[in-house]
Amino acid sequence: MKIAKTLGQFIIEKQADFPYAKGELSRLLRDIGIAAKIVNREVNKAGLADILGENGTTNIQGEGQKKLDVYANEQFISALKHGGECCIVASEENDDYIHLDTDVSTDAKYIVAIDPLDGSSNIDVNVGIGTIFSIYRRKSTKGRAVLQDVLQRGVEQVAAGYVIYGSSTMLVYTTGKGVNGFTLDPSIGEFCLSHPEMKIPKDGVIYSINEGYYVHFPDGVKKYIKYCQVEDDKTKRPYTSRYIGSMVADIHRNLIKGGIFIYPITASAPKGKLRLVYECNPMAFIIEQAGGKASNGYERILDLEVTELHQRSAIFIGSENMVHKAEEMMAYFSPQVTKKTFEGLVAIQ
Ligand SMILES: O=P(O)(O)OC[C@H]1O[C@](O)(COP(=O)(O)O)[C@@H](O)[C@@H]1O
Ligand SMILES: [Mg+2]
Ligand SMILES: [Mg+2]
Repeated sequence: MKIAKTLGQFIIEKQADFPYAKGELSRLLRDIGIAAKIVNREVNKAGLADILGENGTTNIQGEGQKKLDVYANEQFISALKHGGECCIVASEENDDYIHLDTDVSTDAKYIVAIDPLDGSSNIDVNVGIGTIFSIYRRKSTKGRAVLQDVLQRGVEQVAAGYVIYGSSTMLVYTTGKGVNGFTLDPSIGEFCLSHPEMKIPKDGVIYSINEGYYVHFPDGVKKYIKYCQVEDDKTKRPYTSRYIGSMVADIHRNLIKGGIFIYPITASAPKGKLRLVYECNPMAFIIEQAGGKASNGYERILDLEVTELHQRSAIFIGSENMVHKAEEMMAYFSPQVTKKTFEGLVAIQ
C-alpha cells in the first residue's frame, strides 16, 4: 500500500521554499490544520450532538449566528492563541479584530483573517460547508499590531486556504507557490496529500450564481447568464448551473471541474454580499495560484484597497476564460456605475 504524505510532513518539506523563514508560518499552518480536525469532528456528528441550530446571537453584519459558527470560531481562535505565531485574528464572527495577547503571541509576526464556518445556511441540512483563512505578515514593527496590519490588500497575503467539510474533508492551501489539497484520512486522523499542484481548467461548463436574485442583478450579469444558457457547440454551451450556497463548496467544485462562481452586487446588496478580507481575498489567492482569475467584475480582487474589516465585494471567480468573458459583459452592459445609478437601472426594469 502506498503511504501518503501527511500535511505535517508536506509543510516541513516546503519550509525549504522559504530559506529565510524560521518555521513560524509552518507552525501556524499546522495549528490551523489541528483546529480544522476538531471542527470536523463536531461537524460530522452535528445531527447527534446539540450543535445544530441558532445560537441566539447575531454578528456585526446582523446575520444570525449558528451554534457551529460560534464553536468553529472559538476553536480556531484558541488554536491560534496557543500556537503563538499569530498576533491578531480577524473573524467574520467578531465585530473587531482580536489581539491574541500571550507571552509569545504579542510579538508574533502573523495576522490571520478567518471565516470559521462558511455556508452557515447549509449547516442544518447536511450540505457541504467550509472554513476560509488568510494569512498576512505584520507590517508594524513596534508595540501591539494595529488595524492597518489587518487592512492589507489581498496581494500581500503570504498564505491562504480553505477546509471543506463535505463527503470527505479536505484542506486546500497555497503559500504563493501553487495549490495543494489534502484529504483527511479518518483512520489515522491526518490530512494526507491527495491533490498535488491543483490547476483549474482554463475553460469550464459550470456557472454558479444565485439566479433567484436575477431581477436584482446588473445588466452585465444578466447578459452573461443568458450567454451561459445559449446553445453553441463550439463553446459547449449551454453550460450547467450548479449553486450550493456555500462559497467554499461551490468554488472547490469549480476548481476541480472548471467553472465560474459569481456573487455580484445586487439591488439589495449594492456593495456585494461576500466579505473581501476573509472570503474573497483568500479564495482569489488560491484560484489565481491554481491558474484561474478573480475579479469584482472590473478589477482584480487581490488589488482592491481594503478600508474596513468586514468590507464587502462583488466577486467573479474561476476559470480564466469564463471570468474574462463575464468581465467583458460587465464592461459593455454595466460600465462602472455608482450605487445611485445602479439602483436607478434596477428601478426602471
Ligand atoms: O444565500 P445567498 O445569498 O446565495 O448567499 C450564499 C453565500 O453566502 C455565504 O453563505 C456567506 O458565508 P457565511 O455562511 O460565512 O456567512 C457564502 O458561503 C455563500 O456563497
Ligand atoms: Mg462565508
Ligand atoms: Mg461564516
